[in-house]
Amino acid sequence: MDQTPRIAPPSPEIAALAQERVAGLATPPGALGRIGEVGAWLAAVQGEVPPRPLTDVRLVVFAGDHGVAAHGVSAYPAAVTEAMVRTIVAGRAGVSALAREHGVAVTVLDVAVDADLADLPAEVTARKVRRGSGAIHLADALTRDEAERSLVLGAEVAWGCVHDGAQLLMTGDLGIGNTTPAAALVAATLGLPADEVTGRGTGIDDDGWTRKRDVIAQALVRVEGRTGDPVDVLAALGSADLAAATGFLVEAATLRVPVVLDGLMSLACAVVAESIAPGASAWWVAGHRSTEPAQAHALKSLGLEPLLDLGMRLGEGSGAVAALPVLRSGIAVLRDVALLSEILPPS
Ligand SMILES: Cc1cc2ncn([C@H]3O[C@H](COP(=O)(O)O)[C@@H](O)[C@H]3O)c2cc1C
Ligand SMILES: O=C(O)c1cccnc1
Repeated sequence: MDQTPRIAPPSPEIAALAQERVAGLATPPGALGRIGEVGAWLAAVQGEVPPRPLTDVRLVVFAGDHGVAAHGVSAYPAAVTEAMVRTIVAGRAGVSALAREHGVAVTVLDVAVDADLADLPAEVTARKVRRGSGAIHLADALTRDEAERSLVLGAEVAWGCVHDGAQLLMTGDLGIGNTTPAAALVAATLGLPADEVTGRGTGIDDDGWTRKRDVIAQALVRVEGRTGDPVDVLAALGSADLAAATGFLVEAATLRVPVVLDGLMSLACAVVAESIAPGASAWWVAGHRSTEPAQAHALKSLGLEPLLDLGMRLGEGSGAVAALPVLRSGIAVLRDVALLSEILPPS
């Protein structure tokens, strides 16, 4: 998957009709705020006013380990990745509870976990690209071939969801250390220094933050001059799981299916996906604002304003799932609220 032609936006005609309906509802103009806006966006992406209720929503959690985890960039050891994959499979992770509450089907995909998960169902394990991705400050995370295979894998997963009936997709992440390559991807793609993208991740202290900043800075120096090609950037500074999530986002937009983005990893993949497939971001909505500074930079560069700002920094797709009731509310108002013209006597 190299440069894709510009992705066409959702139907401008349907968007205009939907905005007209929102403006005509039995409310003061603009009184529904973002709820009215997302309702109109969902109508445009579905190509129908009013939009249909969302009954098939799917989250794919892309899991992998990261070589940088051995270099003091996370508050937790790498063994947590495998444990959390198993916890998602068991339906007991943070995102599992939210997803059950809001009717979202969750799949966790072992793209590059550094453990043998062969006892888990094949839908989790069958597509593994490698065990762990390289430590980005010392060497490329992936070969070019692995990056391309990961992109294709993510695209195939999106295609499978859509052809199985998914109306709305979400991306999530799992992998100790993954906020480091994600921040590096944002820095390289947007031309930002390490200081501005380094966050606290799972909750590192000041020394940990400095180490993480230095790892990101060293990685950026290592790949200087190679940031023009997004696939090369994924190979150099990303990981197999982040590349797969990127392929997923590109394919969803190509198939004209909307995606709710999550926190830092989701947004880092989104900025890379937008450079692979310009225009794709018109098919995405940002679920929430993470506490990670790189996520804020990525949101700004894509012109996305998150639906929620709850101080969340979990990942796993949790902030995307948490935003689903807002999206469903947008659909409900377009479907069920009377028009002002229906309730007022003709003047
Ligand atoms: C118990 C636990 C559950 C998680 N679920 C998601 N993450 C999130 O935190 C990690 C990234 O932060 P850092 O780069 O600081 O390691 C990833 O595993 C991400 O999915 C978790 C982290 C932990 C510890
Ligand atoms: O922004 C996120 O999604 C995030 C932040 C910290 C740790 N894990 C995920």
